[in-house]
Amino acid sequence: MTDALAELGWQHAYSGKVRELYEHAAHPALMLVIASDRVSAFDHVLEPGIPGKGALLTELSRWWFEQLDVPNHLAAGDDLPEVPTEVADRAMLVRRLDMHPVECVVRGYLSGSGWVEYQATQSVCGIPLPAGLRDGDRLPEPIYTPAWKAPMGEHDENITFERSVELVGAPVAAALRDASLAIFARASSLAASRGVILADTKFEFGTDPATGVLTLADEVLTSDSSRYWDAELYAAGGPDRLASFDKQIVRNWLASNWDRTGTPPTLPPEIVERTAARYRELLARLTA
Ligand SMILES: N#Cc1c(N)ncnc1-c1cnn(Cc2cccc(F)c2)c1
Repeated sequence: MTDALAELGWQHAYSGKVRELYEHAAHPALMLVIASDRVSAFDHVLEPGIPGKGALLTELSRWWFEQLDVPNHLAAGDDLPEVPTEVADRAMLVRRLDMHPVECVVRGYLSGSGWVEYQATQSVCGIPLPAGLRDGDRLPEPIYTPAWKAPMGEHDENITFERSVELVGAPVAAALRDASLAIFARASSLAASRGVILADTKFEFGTDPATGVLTLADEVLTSDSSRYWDAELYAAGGPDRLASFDKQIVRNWLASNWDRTGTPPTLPPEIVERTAARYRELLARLTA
């Protein structure tokens, strides 16, 4: 695949856990984001990949970009560089932005790093919360809990809004917060109408150097950048109420087959196929 990319002038620029970023010397204002079939859990990239995952999450990002009435980084126009057919269904051609070093996290429910911070401080990112909340509880209203984009391989660090002002300046910090909360409101409402809870998500924004417009970047509202729960399971309150729509099958299997030391075991074919089916189901339910 990389030969086909190189033959078309694409040069590898950056690797994330499950995605790659490419540049093109003849098109400096464009970049290519390619999603792999790799899946990560417990901070490990697992083997094997999940067939179709990259294409399904790319399709979900594209669909959300269409649903959201905000400027985004998808490239459009005539003189676009060719993308190899081998990766086209899991690739996004995007405009190069001046990226802001803030992960714009919005939480409608208390979970993950928010739950960890809440237990220690009864707050998240400096936002005080009611006492007595449990893991997975819905918050009184969605909260903006930014994180500082840590270098590759390190954990992002939850920061206060005031710290984000120091990082990007007051106007941009406020614009990032307002845009993130507005998009989350729209997306969580749409997901709820499909019986899916959008518990939390992470946006990335940049400023378009050609226009100065704040622009939604990266992937958007995928199950890699968001927590999606099944609304019926959540309402039932059982042990699966916080089951990640797509990764719970993998997490449950690892919990019973790995002691969390060393590298995780290879996923058996049945787990791989059931997980692939869950990615397909999530896309089908959200985009129905
Ligand atoms: N999106 C976007 C983007 C843009 N439109 N303009 C400039 N830079 C970026 C950009 C830089 N790092 N990332 C994260 C990232 C994404 C995908 C794969 C990776 F390996 C890493 C995104």
